[in-house]
Amino acid sequence: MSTNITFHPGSVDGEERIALTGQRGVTIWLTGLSASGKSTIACALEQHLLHLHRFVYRLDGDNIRFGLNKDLGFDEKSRNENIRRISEVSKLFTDSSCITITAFISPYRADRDLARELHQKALLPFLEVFVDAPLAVLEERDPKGLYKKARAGEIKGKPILQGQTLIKCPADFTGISAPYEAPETPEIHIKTDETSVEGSVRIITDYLAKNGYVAS
Ligand SMILES: Nc1ncnc2c1ncn2[C@@H]1O[C@H](COP(=O)(O)OS(=O)(=O)O)[C@@H](OP(=O)(O)O)[C@H]1O
Ligand SMILES: Nc1ncnc2c1ncn2[C@@H]1O[C@H](COP(=O)(O)OP(=O)(O)O)[C@@H](O)[C@H]1O
Repeated sequence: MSTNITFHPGSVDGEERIALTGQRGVTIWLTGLSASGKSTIACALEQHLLHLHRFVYRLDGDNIRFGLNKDLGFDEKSRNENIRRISEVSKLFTDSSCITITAFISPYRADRDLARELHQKALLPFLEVFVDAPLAVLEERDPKGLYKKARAGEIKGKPILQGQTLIKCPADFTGISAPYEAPETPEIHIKTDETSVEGSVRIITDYLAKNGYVAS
């Protein structure tokens, strides 16, 4: 929408920033169904890397929806916009040399591809991590009782109105009544029904070390 705007480059380029800050930024994009373990792994990974004195920050779907994205719901367009904003925010964090861990369901492949593309265009590393477990396991975990609510029809989608009349209010809980498009070629695929939290942190940090992002 903005016109008459001009991009203003900084006086320090990407490589010089990395040399000066002593750290290369990377976005670690966790995607998966609710209760798959995104937040748990993100917290443990953040703690592990902070204790190694790395500059790290975590962006978590639930938390961001209390602030920056409090105007968004869970219909498809809102989820698209949610992920678009977080793609931009994570790009900025990573550009600042931060190890940026995002934990969003991010159910649509096209949205995650857009996040990757934004980073690639800015020459910033982006790692997609599929946090995966069978739906039956997730429903068993159900740490927030959301699957139970969804099965009971207590989670409603965006109301569709015709004038003042409610036409329908579709349920839209991911994995039950809203889609999740699993990653086809993620950099990392973790099956959390087979891997402990510590094991997941190790898998990610090994990948970071092998690819020259951080020392293990
Ligand atoms: N309808 C519906 N569908 C999915 N999730 C729901 C819904 N309503 C509320 N919640 C809670 O919101 C968290 C997901 O937010 P995200 O921003 O990650 O979602 S998305 O990427 O835009 O799809 C999600 O967090 P996680 O369980 O950590 O994934 C839920 O706590
Ligand atoms: N191997 C595992 N990895 C991650 N979480 C696990 C694992 N095993 C059990 N859990 C539990 O599953 C739940 C995952 O919830 P959460 O991390 O909030 O997932 P998400 O952010 O994907 O919704 C937590 O209660 C966590 O303790």
